[in-house]
Parts: sequence; structure tokens; C-alpha cells
Amino acid sequence: MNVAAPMRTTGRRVTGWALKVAGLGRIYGDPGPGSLAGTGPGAGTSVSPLTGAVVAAWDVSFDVSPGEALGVVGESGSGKSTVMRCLAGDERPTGGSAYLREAGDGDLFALDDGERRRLRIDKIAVVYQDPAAGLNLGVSAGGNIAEPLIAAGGRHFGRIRDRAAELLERVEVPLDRMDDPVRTFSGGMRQRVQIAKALANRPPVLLLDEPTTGLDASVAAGVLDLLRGLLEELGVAAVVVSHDFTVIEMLTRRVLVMQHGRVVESGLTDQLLEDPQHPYSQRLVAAARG
Ligand SMILES: Nc1ncnc2c1ncn2[C@@H]1O[C@H](COP(=O)(O)OP(=O)(O)OP(=O)(O)O)[C@@H](O)[C@H]1O
Repeated sequence: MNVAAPMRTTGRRVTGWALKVAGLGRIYGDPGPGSLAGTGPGAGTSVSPLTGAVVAAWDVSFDVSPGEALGVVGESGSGKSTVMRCLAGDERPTGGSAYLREAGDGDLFALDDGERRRLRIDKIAVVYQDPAAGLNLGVSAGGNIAEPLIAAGGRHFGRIRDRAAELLERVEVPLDRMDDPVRTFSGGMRQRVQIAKALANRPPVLLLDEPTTGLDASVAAGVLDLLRGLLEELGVAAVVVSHDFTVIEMLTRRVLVMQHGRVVESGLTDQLLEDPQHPYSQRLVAAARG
């Protein structure tokens, strides 16, 4: 299937999409036709009463432009991480399609595993909640960042080291820690190294899955500040998944609210925070406002 090429405007920001997702769905268990009935927000569950399948995400559609960040917010079990895992290529969706401008007009979900892995080298980068998922903790900070650079064809030791140092400096990790194993770093520093590694090959798309959950509040605030600056500066198209509207508010321009595997509301983040329409969004916003 061909998708019309997005329009480019002058400057770093473009009006066309960098990533477009249409009708993404993921069902765990029997994906037969009966499995959708009786699931979703109206039914109050994502588990099919007929087949027992879990409709973790269904009919999720959005696009993200370069220089834009889109949030996906919802409570535990709402399906937001499933969406992220499908986009990252960590698992295969049951249905839908996705297009990456820089990868031509082919459906990402139709690629084989090897092709998906190649996209992860320099086109779609992921920052996971758990730094251990994105880093090798036994390897130095510099070595972790070198890994995607080498995978992308980097062979010159000096240039790889310079790029690693530049990235560590940008994420405010002291350069004298560059050769220390990441295992010896604090949680906040590990997350900064993970961010540096994700950005190593200047990917057009960055997926952030609960990037500050699990960090102490003051450490999380520092990492959020860093991410906000990077997203403004880099022109990357970002998708930010979080259960926390405070994170979404700080990092994103638009947001989707998910409940029981479905999108129940979407819009500009500040407007949705100001005047949420769906009762579930109202509950999430109230929780964020304390
Ligand atoms: N491998 C799996 N097998 C079966 N069900 C799964 C699997 N992974 C996720 N689920 C179910 O899919 C639904 C959505 O899970 P998902 O992890 O996407 O939610 P989430 O909103 O990201 O929550 P959390 O923040 O807790 O990860 C949940 O009901 C979950 O139990």
C-alpha cells in the first residue's frame, strides 16, 4: 500500500508526519472475530468474555511530525506499552499499519524481523523505563553508546569516542565516568546514558516508555528537563508513553488517552488538561492535579 508523501516546509519543523500509525491493534490469545465484543471502555474490560483473549490495543491511529512530541497516557493495563512495543518492533501487532517517512512508503508492520531490527539502529530509537532494558549494565557508558554507532557502520575509534563524549556531555554525564560500567551509575545517570545511546545515530523517531517512572522525584525532574530541552532542540518525532499526566504535560503537544485498549480522547495536551471531556480523562487529570 502506498501512502502520500508528507509535505515538507522550510526550517527544522515540517508539517508532514514522520511516523503515521493507522488502526494498530494487538490481541493476546485468540484473535478471532468474537474477541472484540464485550471489550473496551464501555464494557469496563479488555478481556473478551467469549474467548478470554486480551484486546490490549485496538484501532489506535495517530501521526507525529518531526519536532513534535505526542503523548499516550492511561493507567496500568490501558494498552499504552503495547502500542509502544508494537512500534518499537518488540512485538507484532495483530492488525493495522505504520509508516516511517524516512523508511519509504512500506508498512513497518509488514517487515520481517531482520528489517525491523535494522530500523532500530538509526531510524526508531527507544528509551525504556528500565535502563537495563536499553543498556548493557556491565559495559561502560562509552561502550554502550558506541554500540549503535558501530552497528550503523562506524569504524573509526576516535570518531566514535568523540561522538560518545559529545552525547554524554549533552545529557550531563561527567566525562570522567565515560569508561565506568553503567552498573556503577545512579538510576538518573543510567537513564541519561540510555537517552544518549538512543540519540547516537540521530534517529528521526524516538519512543519514550515511562522515561522517568521509578526515579526519585527530584532526579525525575532533572531527566524531564533534559528530555524537554532535547525534544525542542533535535527536531525528532517523539512518542511519550506515561501513566502520569505531569510527564505528558511537560513533554508533549498532543495526547491520546487510552482506557481498556482503546483511545477514549485525543487533542492538544494543554487543552485536554484544561478541559478533559471523557470521564476517564477527567479522572486522570484530577489525579495529576493532586
Ligand atoms: N504478553 C502478554 N500476554 C497476555 N496479556 C498481556 C501481555 N502483555 C500485556 N498484556 C495485557 O494487555 C493489556 C495491556 O497491557 P500494557 O502493558 O500495554 O498496559 P499499560 O497501559 O502499558 O500498563 P503498564 O503501565 O502496567 O505496562 C493488559 O491487560 C495486560 O495484562
